[in-house]
Amino acid sequence: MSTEPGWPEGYDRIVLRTVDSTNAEAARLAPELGRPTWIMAEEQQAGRGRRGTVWRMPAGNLAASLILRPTGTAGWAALRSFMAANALYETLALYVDRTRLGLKWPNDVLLDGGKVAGILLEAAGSGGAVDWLIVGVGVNLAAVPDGVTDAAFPPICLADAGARATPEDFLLRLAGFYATEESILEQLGFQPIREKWLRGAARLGEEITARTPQGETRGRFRIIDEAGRLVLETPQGEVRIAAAEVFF
Ligand SMILES: O=C(O)CCCC[C@@H]1SC[C@@H]2NC(=O)N[C@@H]21
Repeated sequence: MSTEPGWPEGYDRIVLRTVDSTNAEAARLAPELGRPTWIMAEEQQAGRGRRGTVWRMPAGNLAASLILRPTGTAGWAALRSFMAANALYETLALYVDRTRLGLKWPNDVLLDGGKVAGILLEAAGSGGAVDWLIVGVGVNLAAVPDGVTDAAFPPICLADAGARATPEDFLLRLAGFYATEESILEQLGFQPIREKWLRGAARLGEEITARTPQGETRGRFRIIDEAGRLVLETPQGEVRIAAAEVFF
């Protein structure tokens, strides 16, 4: 049990020197854990990104995964990506002015228009129920990873934006903000979380493009709905999108 001042009550923490992927380690440990647990590693050798990509982590960046046993449906569990994004936004706002931050649907955090943090949700369960959920977060704190060629949202790190944070300090604050999001979901549901996410959203009300394997949809980013879907106003009418890559 972690007793560090500021660490949220009811959450445990494991700090590893090195690991393949904190998400993979979280999946291995999940069956044994009785409480929500953050797993952080100083070095991650085979970090996983969304859509099967590799997540590179130079020394001094944060790699951490939270293991949860959420109640409810898989769709309800998946709302944690917005909660993690909100918690990342609040944590980053302790270091840089929040006007420099933006949330990109569904779960990237931008700083000065570049990607500073990513979220990878992985779950296991059967019959529509979720046994455990892993919320993996990677934050470029100290350095920009090599070899990332995302021209639309090039990686950026907090240090290059003029702010310093150690992974330990950042996680302490992130875990606190995340625990607050869980309390809000439990007591008030998704609505306040959605409103908060929308306050930080990049390009709300503007034209954006959502790319899926079926093609591209361009429209005005109106809102995210009660299930976290992206709502675009297009010349053909309103379109709700459950999964896509977004471009500005
Ligand atoms: O592609 C993305 O944007 C998501 C990146 C998520 C990376 C983090 S680092 C900690 C955790 N462990 C992993 O293997 N991936 C996530």
